[in-house]
Amino acid sequence: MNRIIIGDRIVKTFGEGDEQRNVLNGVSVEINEGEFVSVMGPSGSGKSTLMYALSGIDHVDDGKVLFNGKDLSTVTESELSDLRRTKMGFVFQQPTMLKNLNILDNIILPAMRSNRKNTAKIVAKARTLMKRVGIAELETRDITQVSGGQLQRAGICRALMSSPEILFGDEPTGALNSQSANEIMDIFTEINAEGTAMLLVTHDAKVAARTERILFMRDGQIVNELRLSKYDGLNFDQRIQKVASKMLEIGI
Ligand SMILES: Nc1ncnc2c1ncn2[C@@H]1O[C@H](COP(=O)(O)OP(=O)(O)OP(=O)(O)O)[C@@H](O)[C@H]1O
Repeated sequence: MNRIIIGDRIVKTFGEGDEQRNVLNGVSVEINEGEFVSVMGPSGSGKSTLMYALSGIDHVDDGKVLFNGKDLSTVTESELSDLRRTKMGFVFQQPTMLKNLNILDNIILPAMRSNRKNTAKIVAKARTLMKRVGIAELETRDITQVSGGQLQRAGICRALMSSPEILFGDEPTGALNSQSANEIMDIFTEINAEGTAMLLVTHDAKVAARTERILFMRDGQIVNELRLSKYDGLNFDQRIQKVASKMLEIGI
């Protein structure tokens, strides 16, 4: 199976002098094409920092990150931003959208910035995605006139406009009620089933239980990993139980 991302002994340090500390302590991790992976761990254990390092948002201080075989430390800023724009999608806890644009315009904005000539195609793609995630009727709404779950769906559409190879989610369901969170996870599961790899940072065992590999972090290291194959025949409650017992076992 092809690796999309290889993180090799990544070290990330913040602060200076006496205040300096390693937030990532030589983390090695591989993400395969089409894999559905989550990262769990206590607050401050380095989950988001790892996600930013693997996606090239942040530079690493030691070790390296390869994306499709390319060492991210050797590419220029503009190549890096092209890579992020075309191969990666990002969904955050609260989607950042522009207040003066409606939902559709917010979704198409990044695609329009890089390809103004294809407006009709871009709008058609956005509409297909909006229909798919259940917000087709909201395209002319202001971003303040939709619910948190609907706004997150719009954020997902925006992230999928470039048909990324991997979607990164930093607590993508963290601000949602459990029903909306479930619906967003249904959408992620479908997108993943169609081949997009997924790396989600989460505190929620129910979210992690939907993924197929869970990385557990503590103090800037991956201290354990749990595989939940769909072929194990476990039902959802049993999957959650497995995640919860693992958390208990490693004390996080
Ligand atoms: N830009 C930064 N400058 C200084 N310290 C930082 C910076 N970003 C993160 N940190 C510190 O690095 C540590 C790990 O942060 P990170 O956000 O990766 O943790 P996390 O596991 O995602 O936590 P949470 O679950 O609370 O979001 C924390 O102690 C945080 O304060």
